[in-house]
Amino acid sequence: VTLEAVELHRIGMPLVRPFETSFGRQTAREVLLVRVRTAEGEGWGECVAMTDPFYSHEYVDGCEAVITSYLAPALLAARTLRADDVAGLLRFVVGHRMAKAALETAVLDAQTRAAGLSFGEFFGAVRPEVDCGVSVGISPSIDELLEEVAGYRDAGYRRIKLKIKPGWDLEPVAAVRELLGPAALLQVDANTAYTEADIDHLRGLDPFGLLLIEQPFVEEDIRTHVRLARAIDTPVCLDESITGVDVAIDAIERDATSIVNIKPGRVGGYLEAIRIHDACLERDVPVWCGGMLETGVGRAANVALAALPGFTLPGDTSASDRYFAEDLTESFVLVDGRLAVPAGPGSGVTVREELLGDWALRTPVVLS
Ligand SMILES: CSCC[C@@H](NC(=O)CCC(=O)O)C(=O)O
Ligand SMILES: [Mg+2]
Repeated sequence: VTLEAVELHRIGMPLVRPFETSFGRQTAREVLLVRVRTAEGEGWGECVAMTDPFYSHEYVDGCEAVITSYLAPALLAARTLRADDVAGLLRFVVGHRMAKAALETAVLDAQTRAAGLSFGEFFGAVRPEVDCGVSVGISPSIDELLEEVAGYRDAGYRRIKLKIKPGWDLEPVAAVRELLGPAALLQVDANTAYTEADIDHLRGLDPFGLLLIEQPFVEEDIRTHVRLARAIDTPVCLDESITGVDVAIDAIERDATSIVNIKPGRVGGYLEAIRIHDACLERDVPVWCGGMLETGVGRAANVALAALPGFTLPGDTSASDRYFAEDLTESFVLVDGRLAVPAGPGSGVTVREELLGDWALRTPVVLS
């Protein structure tokens, strides 16, 4: 495509209920969206960074700064480019994968729309819909947790994921396992809240037949995940640690992870996400698509990615109404615990421009 301008939009969307993790509690989602205007048409990319640098070192203001000062100028200088040129053009900036992913995705959206190709076709989707799981936050009480989980079970979600942290782990897991019965797919996510001293305690999860325990230790600590994997029966799954395909292969070969959570924004974009998928498929390592409370823009791309053959576990690709009363695009509605892969060109969804205005937290930044 031939780039003419890069627009940055900042919107705020209230959450239908608070979402609490081991690193904090949020009641709204602040979103940085990138629109590229090209000679061939426009494309959108959603930056998955959160308002605060608590899940990752990246955060919304930081992403906007690095896109404005370094990344967008580099792409505008290149002018004519394809999505698979973006990583190379941006390599002079170290890190900032979420910011880079938003730009690469916007270029990919414009490119595939112009080619009349859907993301599913471009990525190599092998199924028309994907099995969906749901992420459940830390609750004020076990009763409130069970009420929320029962609602998702009744909605048809095919897998429940519980956020855990020291002091909120064995008891909620036991209660939810009791509620759902022994056959239900159930997993936990610690978001790096534990340390090596907790390994014996985490063995207490083994009786509950969990699919996996996600990222109990900090991003850089592969060694302790290896020690945990040897000490417990529950499979270990990495999220924050997996920043690219080389790290994924290293973690797999060192037995730090036997299942991988792929989040396109965390790894620098959908092209790297596909490389991780391919590397995991070669090594018989199941993958699933993680979530970052995306609007329909990011959700559409995630659902297309989750339709690749190696995505054999339900992902955090929930319906729009899991987080939002109204979505920025067409709504994603759960049918029999599944979401349909959008079939239209590009991401296959359309940003509702009137909502961009209504929900704007800033006037858009236009770089050209
Ligand atoms: C604010 S929590 C964002 C990161 C978290 N994401 C989820 O729990 C799923 C969120 C979603 O359903 O999009 C994770 O560590 O996997
Ligand atoms: Mg996680």
